Amino acid sequence: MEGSSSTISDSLNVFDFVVKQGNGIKGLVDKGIETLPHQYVQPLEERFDTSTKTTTQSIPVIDVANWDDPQVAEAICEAAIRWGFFQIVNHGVPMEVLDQVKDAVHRFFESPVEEKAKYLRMNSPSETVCLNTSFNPRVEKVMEWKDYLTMLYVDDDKASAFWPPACREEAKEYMKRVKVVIRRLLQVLLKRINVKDIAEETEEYTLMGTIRLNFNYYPPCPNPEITTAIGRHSDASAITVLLQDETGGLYVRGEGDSWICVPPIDGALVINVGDVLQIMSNDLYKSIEHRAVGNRNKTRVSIPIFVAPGPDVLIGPLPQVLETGDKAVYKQVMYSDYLKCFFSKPHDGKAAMEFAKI
Ligand SMILES: O=C(O)CCC(=O)C(=O)O
Ligand SMILES: [Fe+2]
Repeated sequence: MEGSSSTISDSLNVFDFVVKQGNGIKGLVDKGIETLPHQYVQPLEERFDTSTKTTTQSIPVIDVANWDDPQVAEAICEAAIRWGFFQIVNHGVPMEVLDQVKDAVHRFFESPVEEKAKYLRMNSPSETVCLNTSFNPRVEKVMEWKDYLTMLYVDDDKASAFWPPACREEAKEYMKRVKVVIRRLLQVLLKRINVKDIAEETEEYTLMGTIRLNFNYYPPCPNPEITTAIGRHSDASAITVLLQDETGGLYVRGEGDSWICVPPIDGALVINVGDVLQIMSNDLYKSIEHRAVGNRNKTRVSIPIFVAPGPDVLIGPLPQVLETGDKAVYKQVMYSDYLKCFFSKPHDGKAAMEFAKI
């Protein structure tokens, strides 16, 4: 500890230290900070009291050991329609691969600052890899208690060339294994809306043209009840596959202003529908708001893979969905424009979807 916490945050320009110099929240915590800097204090209406706002409901846990079983497909589609979120077990990604990629997140973030600084936007060897903090600090009034490394997956060669050595082999292996699961999930979800085959090149680009792997690192937080680890948002993806560690902290919106805990299950993957699949299915599948709270005592890591269209894909309700005569709720928008809108504001629930509404 270097003196009292108020001295530390008063004497530091927190924004410069955390964002511009790239020390992240990890850097603040390593300095022994004990109270939350004002930059992280959420307004009253955004604070999340887990003791009063949560329900006893839970999202489905689906055993996918037999993908070809029609009941498995039915359970997946029903969960995507009703909850927008579910967990899968027996998905085929080996436990060692899951454990190793979680360890790799710690290894990267716990490596020397000079090593990590190589991946700050101004230094990164490739614009596909970037070390960041909060969500988008340059547009946020209040920052989120999170550091993250984002890695666009183009192919194995680019991953080998640009991803950080501290984590790249584990990240590549995890990506390889999860891609099989992603294809399965999309096949099942698309079949229900009469899209027969995503193996075809163009349709693969339509839904899997951008695959992004994030390493979320949430250091211990002095006052988790007045800040947020990640604010209310839905994902700008088609689907997201999330691996979380054993700490817990993820909540999904239930009815009204209630929130449902997504408990960590060893070996499970959390799957959620993103905005793109809600748009393409014309509101059949739901991209549900979610948020994460920090932990006072320990670091939490989570690893989302965002599966999304290629940047120049036009997203809108699919013709197969409108064949039934339903009226389109969304117009066609270019995916890169959707993303621009998503990243131009702080996390704000489902506000970005207004951009695509008719
Ligand atoms: O950390 C979590 O549990 C959620 C992360 C998340 O929602 C995201 O990165 O979009
Ligand atoms: Fe998310």
